[in-house]
Amino acid sequence: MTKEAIKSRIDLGELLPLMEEFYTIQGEGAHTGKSAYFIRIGGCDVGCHWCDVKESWDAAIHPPTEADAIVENAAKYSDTIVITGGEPLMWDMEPLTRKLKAKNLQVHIETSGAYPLTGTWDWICLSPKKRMLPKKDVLDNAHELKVIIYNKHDFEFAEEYARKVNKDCTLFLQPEWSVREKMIPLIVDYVMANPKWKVSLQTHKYLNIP
Ligand SMILES: C[S@@+](CC[C@H](N)C(=O)[O-])C[C@H]1O[C@@H](n2cnc3c(N)ncnc32)[C@H](O)[C@@H]1O
Ligand SMILES: Nc1nc2[nH]cc(C(=O)O)c2c(=O)[nH]1
Ligand code: SF4
Ligand SMILES: [Mg+2]
Repeated sequence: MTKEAIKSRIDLGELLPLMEEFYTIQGEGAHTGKSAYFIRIGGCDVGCHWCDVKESWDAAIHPPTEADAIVENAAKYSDTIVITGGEPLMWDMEPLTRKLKAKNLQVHIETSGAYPLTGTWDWICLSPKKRMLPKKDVLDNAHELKVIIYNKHDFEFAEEYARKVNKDCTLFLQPEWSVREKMIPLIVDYVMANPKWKVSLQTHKYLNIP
């Protein structure tokens, strides 16, 4: 394929910059504890300084991979597929999710919501970021809001986005990993005082799994 052909097939979502795939346990949010196959798509320009997967940011270092091939492989592992990144909504998710749904798989996304919503999803986890705010489409369709708590101001940001998501959206506060010892007590107090929120932890890091 020529460079131009690759670029136009990436634009169509037929090829995606695949960083890694792994079968593990969903560590975070509403589906914590459920086995799932993770597909990590490269590329993100949101720039969270505490991002735990900065190797994902440069899409150019991740090989353009056929959506068909990603789906054929993923279907061998699990009925639940989590698409993450990087920021998966930088790419057209329609072909990948249509092919996953054709195999009767449950298809989940982890997203900052900073790009327009594409694809068909059974579960949308929105983790909004101050540096690039989420789009209305994602706010309207998110099943869970998962706000990362790095400092005290993040509680205000969380409340602002709790007002913006749809009324059925489950609300989670998750400590930023490097400051978890400082923030967990604040999150615990906050959730007891404001019971519409739930605690989410990155349980896979405690379990020493991917
Ligand atoms: C690596 S991101 C990829 C998906 C998408 N870009 C996003 O931010 O939602 C996956 C999840 O990990 C969270 N996350 C990333 N770094 C983290 C950290 N250091 N501590 C806690 N959560 C983190 C993100 O907020 C997001 O919910
Ligand atoms: N086990 C596990 N659960 C996760 N939930 C969201 C993750 C992500 O990086 O998107 C993640 C991850 O990287 N591993
Ligand atoms: S939006 Fe997600 S992948 Fe991008 S920098 Fe932030 S946490 Fe990392
Ligand atoms: Mg992760």
